[in-house]
This record gives sequence, structure tokens and C-alpha cells, in this order.
Amino acid sequence: MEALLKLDHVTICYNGEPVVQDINLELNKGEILGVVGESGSGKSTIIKAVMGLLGNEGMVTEGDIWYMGRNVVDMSEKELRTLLGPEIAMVFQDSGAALCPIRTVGDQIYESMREHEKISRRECEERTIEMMEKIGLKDGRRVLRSYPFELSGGMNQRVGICISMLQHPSLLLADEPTSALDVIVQKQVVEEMLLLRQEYHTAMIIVTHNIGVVGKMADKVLVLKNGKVMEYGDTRQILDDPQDPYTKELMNSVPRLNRGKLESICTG
Ligand SMILES: Nc1ncnc2c1ncn2[C@@H]1O[C@H](COP(=O)(O)OP(=O)(O)OP(=O)(O)O)[C@@H](O)[C@H]1O
Repeated sequence: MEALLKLDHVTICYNGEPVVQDINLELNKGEILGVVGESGSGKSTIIKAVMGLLGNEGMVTEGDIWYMGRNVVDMSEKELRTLLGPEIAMVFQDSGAALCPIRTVGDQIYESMREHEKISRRECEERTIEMMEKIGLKDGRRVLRSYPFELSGGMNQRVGICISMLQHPSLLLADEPTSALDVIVQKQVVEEMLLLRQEYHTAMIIVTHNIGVVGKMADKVLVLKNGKVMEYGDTRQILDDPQDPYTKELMNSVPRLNRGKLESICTG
């Protein structure tokens, strides 16, 4: 089976300076990869590269990023734009901040949907409300009429996840999707994202500092340090028996980490 996403010896530079080096990873349909590592190790850079959003300073200088057999590195902006949204979507740490503060959630969702498909306002609302229910937003009609500031952080984050999932992407890139949330809401959002994966077979890359989130969500883990892969493989194996000294250090920084307790440390 061809991988949904494959990074093949990828090196990424900002202003000519390498930030991540020689990254290899593979993600199959419906699989979840957790990317962990200290601040500045290059986690977000990897997912930005997959989206072709490294900006003017950033560049993939070596290697290839294959998405369903097409090399993202060689794609024109126009080609990339057709992928982003319907195929590859992204969730940020603080979705509320990414929304326009002076327009209702409903207006913003309708606008983003219309960019990719011909859809009536009514159909858009119905689809959105259905997706909102799946991500734990019960009163969808009120949410659609609301401005982002009228919603809680957890609600805004669910709105962000809802927007990214509306077109049923094959790949969801989530940069710290739960870290701005309180412990209880974090746990709910993690569970809701797992339900979305189950329903839509969406593969996900979750960038996080939270080993609990990785233990609960990820099938595979990639541990980064200073832009280099320290460890990569099956989540259970890596969390239960880390081989690399840096990974051991990361695990030790989480008190009482063991299989039975992963769920209880699904916190910030
Ligand atoms: N646009 C940019 N221009 C120049 N350097 C950048 C740019 N974006 C990121 N960097 C640098 O690349 C390195 C990796 O940053 P990145 O955001 O990928 O790390 P991270 O592991 O996601 O960190 P954090 O956990 O703090 O979010 C850092 O040294 C950062 O300063």
C-alpha cells in the first residue's frame, strides 16, 4: 500500500540555515503520528513544510514530501491551494485567534466553504451543525450566530477543528491542538478527534508537548531534538521502552508515566 504521506530525507532551512535535517517518516490512511520534542526543535516547521507554507524565508532544501504519490515540494502555489482544505487541513493551537473577531462564525465558515465548492448557505449550515455535534458543540445554531469572542476557548477550538474537518480531509495537521485548553476540555477534544478519525479515516500529525496526548492518540511517535530525529516508531514501544537518552529524558519529565496512567496525564 502506498503511504498517504511520506517524507524522504527532508531537510528544511530558514534563510539558508538548516532547521530540521534528514527527516524520514511515513503515514498511512487513518494513522496518527505524534511529533514531540523541546521548544524550537522544528516540530511546526515539519508540518508547515507538508502544507507548503514555509513562507519566504523557509525552504525544503533536500528530500521529497510525497502526498498520495505527488511531491509537495515541486507543486506550484496553485496546485497546493487545491489540496489545502479538501485534502490537507490544519488546526492551530488557538483557533479563536485565527478567526476574524468582527464576523460571525457562520459567515466565516460559509466563506471558507464557498472557496472550494458551490454550496448554499443552508446546506453549509446543516453540514456544519452536523460536524459540530461530532466535535462536541451541542448548540450549533447559536455557535454559528456568535462572534468568536462570545465563545469559550474550548468552543473556539472545536470550531477550528470543525472547520478543518468539514471537507473530510485525508490528512489533518494539528499544531498543539489542545494545549490552550483546560484539562477536562483537553481530554474531551482528544476523544472527539479520535472519533473523527474513526468516522472519516483521517490521518493526523499532532504536534504536542504533551506525552499524555501522544499516548492516547498516536499510533506512531517521532521525537525531535535540534531538528534531528532521535526516535521514530510505534507509540507503545517508544513510550514503554525509549531507546534514545533524549527520549528517556522526555519521558522522565512526565511524572509517573506508565501505560496505565497515560490517560490520567492527558493534561497540559
Ligand atoms: N519564519 C521563520 N524564519 C526564521 N526562522 C524560523 C522561522 N520559523 C521558525 N524558525 C526557527 O526554526 C526553528 C524551529 O522552529 P519551530 O517553530 O518549527 O519549532 P517547534 O519545535 O515547533 O517549537 P515550539 O514547540 O516552541 O512551537 C526555531 O529555531 C525557529 O526560531
